[in-house]
Amino acid sequence: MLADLLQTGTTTTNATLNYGLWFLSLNPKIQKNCQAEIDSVVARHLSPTIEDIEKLPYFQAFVLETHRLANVVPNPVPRICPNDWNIRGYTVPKGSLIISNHYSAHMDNGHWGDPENFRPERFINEKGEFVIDKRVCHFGFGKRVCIGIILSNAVIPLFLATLLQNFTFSVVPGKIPPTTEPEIGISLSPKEFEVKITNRA
Ligand code: HEM
Repeated sequence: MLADLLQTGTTTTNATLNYGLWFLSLNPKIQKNCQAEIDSVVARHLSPTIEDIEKLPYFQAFVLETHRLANVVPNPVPRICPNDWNIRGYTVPKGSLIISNHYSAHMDNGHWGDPENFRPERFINEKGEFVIDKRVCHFGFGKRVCIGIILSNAVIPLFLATLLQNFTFSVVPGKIPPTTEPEIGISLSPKEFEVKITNRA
């Protein structure tokens, strides 16, 4: 049980944090917006808290956009339908193998318009508030939804906000920017890449 938690929790969190740094280094304007927002809420000598994160709509949008485009778990474990099941006029017979497709929900052109672009603004409304779009289903849904949601929703924003408060991430001069091709495994992660880290002090 502990091994399961460690395995599922670390690979996904590690991949998401790596993708976060990857998107930041490729998108300097987005990074600047996040840093400006964090600086306006959190004093430089203090570490960000969960309460602070809730006051950072643009940064929260950046984190959700990271989850969407990272597609760390594109297709979770398949399930078997235990009974005949009727959904919106379709019958799914008992015994059918069901695989939910998070990737297609996250990359649906009809819904997002420009799914391949990294654009946190898609989760900001006209009042400047952060709005969750339930199409982003990186933790799955239903009875077998990820049990690490609360932990991840705390750790990932806190980790990235603390890094952004102190450092700026950029593509290493003279190096080819990191590829968008993921490393394929049980979950997806970016291929190994280098970033230049500059102290903001
Ligand atoms: C960015 C971070 C994470 C992502 C994207 C993620 C995603 C997912 C997804 C998609 C599922 C499958 C849901 C389904 O079958 O429909 C899942 C299940 C699971 N996750 Fe996570 N997860 C993350 C972090 C964590 C953490 C931090 C832990 C543990 C501390 C964890 C523990 C588990 C476990 C034990 C399951 C199996 C639940 C079950 O089958 O009942 N996950 N996760």
